Amino acid sequence: MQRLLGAGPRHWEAVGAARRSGRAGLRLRLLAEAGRRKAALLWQPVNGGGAPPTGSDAPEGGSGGKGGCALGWRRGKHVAAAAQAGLDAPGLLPMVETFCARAMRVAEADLVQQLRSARPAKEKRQWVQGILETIQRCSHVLEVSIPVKRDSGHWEVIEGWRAQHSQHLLPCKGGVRFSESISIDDVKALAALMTYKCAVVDVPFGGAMAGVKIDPKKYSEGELEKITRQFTVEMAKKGFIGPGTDVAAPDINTGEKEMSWIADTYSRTLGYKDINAHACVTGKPISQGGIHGRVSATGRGLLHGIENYINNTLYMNLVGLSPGFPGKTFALQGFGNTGLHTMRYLHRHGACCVCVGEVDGAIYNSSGIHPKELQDYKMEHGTIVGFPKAEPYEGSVLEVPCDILIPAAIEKQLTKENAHRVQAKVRSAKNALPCRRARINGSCPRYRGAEFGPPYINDPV
Ligand SMILES: NC(=O)C1=CN([C@@H]2O[C@H](COP(=O)(O)OP(=O)(O)OC[C@H]3O[C@@H](n4cnc5c(N)ncnc54)[C@H](O)[C@@H]3O)[C@@H](O)[C@H]2O)C=CC1
Ligand SMILES: O=C(O)CCC(=O)C(=O)O
Repeated sequence: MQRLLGAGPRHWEAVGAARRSGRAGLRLRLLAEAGRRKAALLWQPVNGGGAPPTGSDAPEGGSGGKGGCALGWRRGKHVAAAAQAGLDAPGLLPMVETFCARAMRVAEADLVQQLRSARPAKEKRQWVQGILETIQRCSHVLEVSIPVKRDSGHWEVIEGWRAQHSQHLLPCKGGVRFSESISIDDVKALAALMTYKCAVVDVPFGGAMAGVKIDPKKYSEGELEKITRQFTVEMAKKGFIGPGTDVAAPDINTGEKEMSWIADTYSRTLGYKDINAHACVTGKPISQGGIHGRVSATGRGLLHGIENYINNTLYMNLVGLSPGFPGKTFALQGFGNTGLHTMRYLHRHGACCVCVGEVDGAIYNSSGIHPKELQDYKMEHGTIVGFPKAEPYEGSVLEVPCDILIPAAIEKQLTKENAHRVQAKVRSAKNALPCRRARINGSCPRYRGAEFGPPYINDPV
């Protein structure tokens, strides 16, 4: 486990070494504090959102000043780097790092002040900076190549990763995503976000994430089982899964079935002597020790996240809406596990879903789309396209006129190119970091509504 040790009075380094509980405890508090401040930043109604302190506003002697930063972060650095590489936006990891560094920059001076220690101010600052530096990095990343014999007889080698961003509290916690577009950097970024999400709500876990680079639609169930089980064995061999160390969960393209394969594999191998072996995953079927309500928990989390704002008269006045769900319209991007259950909960509370967008098309009905009817249709046809009680919608679901927008698919959907076209007054996302570059330089001036409910607040962890 990574511990923080003082390397002499002048600086701090992150090294694997013996535990110093006082400092580990401090790191945890700082982590939580940094996370809360980051949340506070993101929670500002974006129209009134302030830019991060720069130059003379930056904490004295801290990480500010002329765009310079003790944490090695420069405002706009990643945007420039992406542009240089010919990309229209930075990747998820640089974005997460940028947001994180920005939050830390804002928090640093206060954290130094709060540090109860008789040490000289300079030393305290170095201590805080060292801890913040540590928080930014992923502690451990496992990269595996999984050879799989396809049903056709040919062999394929599949890439997979598990990142443990922080082990300041164990177990680490985070999902397993199957996606053709996932990369090691995405996995690291999502693991970091898991740490922050847990810290913000004081859930005692470190953050983790796994990605397997496949499009599951191109594999048979037998092939997927082989891949999942083999990936689990590789994680088990290296300490990247276990009830007390690292607990996996569903994410995009994974669910109860994959979790039960993982739990079963773990309990038959490394965990065979452990009565709690099945606790190496959450989100498993009830018959395997899962809990009631987990499947819909992500959607429920979103509901409660939105509730905090939609029922608040002050916030609703700010965006020109009346408080309460009844009569509100919403649009949903992504009709998977999260999208479906969010839609169900909001519908039950009296809101009306007017548009649903998926990878293969969107549908619209100004009088409302019923979640159960759409779920049944998707079960039968494997798509929402062609749903008879709605019209096909050619535009972007993110830009549909409505009161609440719910991006519940993948990251980086709201960008500086489309933010100004978003018509919803309230946006509450489940996907981690749904915004792309639009907000990377501060608030999102082009988005006219209010940005409520950062994803981690809505999480069911
Ligand atoms: N399942 C869970 O327990 C949790 C999920 N999340 C997050 O919620 C989000 C959704 O995850 P799940 O619902 O679990 O995945 P899922 O795989 O059940 O559903 C995702 C849906 O989004 C659709 N989709 C993907 N890209 C899209 C695009 N560009 N436009 C429109 N639709 C698109 C997919 O076709 C799929 O139907 C992810 O960002 C995930 O990280 C977060 C915490 C827990
Ligand atoms: O429940 C978990 O551990 C994973 C949750 C998750 O995937 C997320 O918050 O993005």
